[in-house]
Amino acid sequence: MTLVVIVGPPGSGKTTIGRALAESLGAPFRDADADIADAAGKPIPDIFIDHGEDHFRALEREAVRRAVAEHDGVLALGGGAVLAEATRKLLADVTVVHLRVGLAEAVKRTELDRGRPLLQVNPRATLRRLMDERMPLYREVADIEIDTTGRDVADVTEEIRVRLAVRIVTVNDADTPYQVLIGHGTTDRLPEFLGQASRVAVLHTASTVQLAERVGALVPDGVEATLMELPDAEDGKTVAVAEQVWEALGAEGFTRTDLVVGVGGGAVTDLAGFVAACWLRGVAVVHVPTSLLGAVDAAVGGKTGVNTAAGKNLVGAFHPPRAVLVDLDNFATLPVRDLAAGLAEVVKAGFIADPVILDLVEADPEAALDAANPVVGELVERAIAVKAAVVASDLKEGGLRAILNYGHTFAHAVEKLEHYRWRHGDAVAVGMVYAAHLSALTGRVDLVERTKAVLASLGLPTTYEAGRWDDILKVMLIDKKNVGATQRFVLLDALAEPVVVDDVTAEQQREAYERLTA
Ligand SMILES: NC(=O)c1ccc[n+]([C@@H]2O[C@H](COP(=O)([O-])OP(=O)(O)OC[C@H]3O[C@@H](n4cnc5c(N)ncnc54)[C@H](O)[C@@H]3O)[C@@H](O)[C@H]2O)c1
Ligand SMILES: O=C(O)C(=O)C[C@@H](O)[C@H](O)[C@H](O)COP(=O)(O)O
Repeated sequence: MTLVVIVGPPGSGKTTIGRALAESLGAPFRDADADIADAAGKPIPDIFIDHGEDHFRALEREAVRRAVAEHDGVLALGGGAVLAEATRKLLADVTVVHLRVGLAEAVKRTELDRGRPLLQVNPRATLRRLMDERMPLYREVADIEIDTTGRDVADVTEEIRVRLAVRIVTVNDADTPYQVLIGHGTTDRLPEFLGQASRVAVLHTASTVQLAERVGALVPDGVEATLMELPDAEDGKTVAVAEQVWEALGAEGFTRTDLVVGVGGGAVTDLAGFVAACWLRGVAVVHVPTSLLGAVDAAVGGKTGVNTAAGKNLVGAFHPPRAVLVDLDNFATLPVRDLAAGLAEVVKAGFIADPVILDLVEADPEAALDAANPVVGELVERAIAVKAAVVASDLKEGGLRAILNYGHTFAHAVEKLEHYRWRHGDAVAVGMVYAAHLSALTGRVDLVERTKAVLASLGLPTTYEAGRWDDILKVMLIDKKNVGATQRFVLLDALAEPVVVDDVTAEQQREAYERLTA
């Protein structure tokens, strides 16, 4: 257990909810106000009467300092503790939950409590003033904000538990390592990653506009958020769209310290990353992936780019994000076909590095296709861990990173031939079956049936149209992994043992295609 600090105005339920949270986490509870009263040997109203508020605040600063240093569990602070700058600084490195409450309910909850010295006279007006004054300070220190109005203790406690369960994968692939936060409600963590931005451009599509509006509302006063809607899916991944966004950034006076935020699937985060990589030769980008595929793959690792007439992702830049906020709640509206497409990249991570992923999907494919099922969180975390480990050692694809392209040589050809109307994950599924055939045909491992079975269990395609070999080969000949005229393929020597090979013959390539179409 690590320390969780609860802050909020009078009547927000800090002590009651703090106690319930501690109990549900099996952790000790501590109340800074109780510490102060114990140390002074008198109740808090008496400290106010005998010595005044300034004296109380000095005792409070010391009590909070001591509790933060000593306590391992849940700690509730008095409503005014955040007034002290020293306390706010102390809380910067601690998980802080801010409990909000509406004014009317706060008045009702506090009216019978005589232990609140500041609320003895005209409690409604006083509460309103305290709430207005302190709200920015609560927000400054909080990692999680929860509205308690009209809710019971059990309900609020459960939400805090879920939102505390954020898993963090650190990606060491840039000059500045960055974090991928995975959990429920991680979108709300955006304010931690604004840096010195005074302008934030929130790029999204029609499917993610509501979330983009929420993201825009998260920025504090003094920071201006502008929403920019992109065409959906691959239609948004073009130089023309990137240029429109650059024009808009120019019109907004977007400077080097400002921030681009990509709120959407992989197409949005690829475009947002590319726009950010080029604007003023590089401004920060934070990704809020809303598709499973975006979360486990596109948003992590720093590859950004657009499609051109020459092919898929052939123009782009390596531009690692400042942070990635994977909010599992954001998948709730994702159509199941898109969830399945994301699972194709998860399954890829299983074949190249983490076979537990395959075991989990094979054990219960329906659970994997249910965004609300906890197994999705585990699959997401495992797939991201695979990607993070690979890109940490080879950001610019000098060697090892090519393994993340397993199945993609054929997949990118399919996407181009299908004019980008296929889902990327569907193409990757077919591409993995092709790669499995090639692995078997070149005397390596034969995982063809397992590959087909696990993909089919998720409703993903495992075959492709016959009679298109010449077109496919033409596209595969300009794959990014090729070295001059030498084609390179990612194959498997064994499960979780990927290898990059450059001696696959033309006959083997064609035969794998014939088997795929059979
Ligand atoms: N940069 C990388 O390393 C990397 C890795 C993998 C994939 N990619 C790229 O990512 C793209 C594929 O990503 P994708 O599968 O997310 O496709 P996508 O971005 O096109 O999203 C798929 C569909 O889901 C919709 N959508 C997204 N989130 C939604 C939500 N929460 N609710 C409802 N609808 C939602 C989108 O509007 C779209 O119609 C491809 O362009 C691929 O090349 C990049
Ligand atoms: O991050 C990588 O590296 C990958 O290869 C991940 C792929 O799953 C992803 O589809 C990526 O967009 C492909 O990159 P590309 O360089 O082949 O366009």
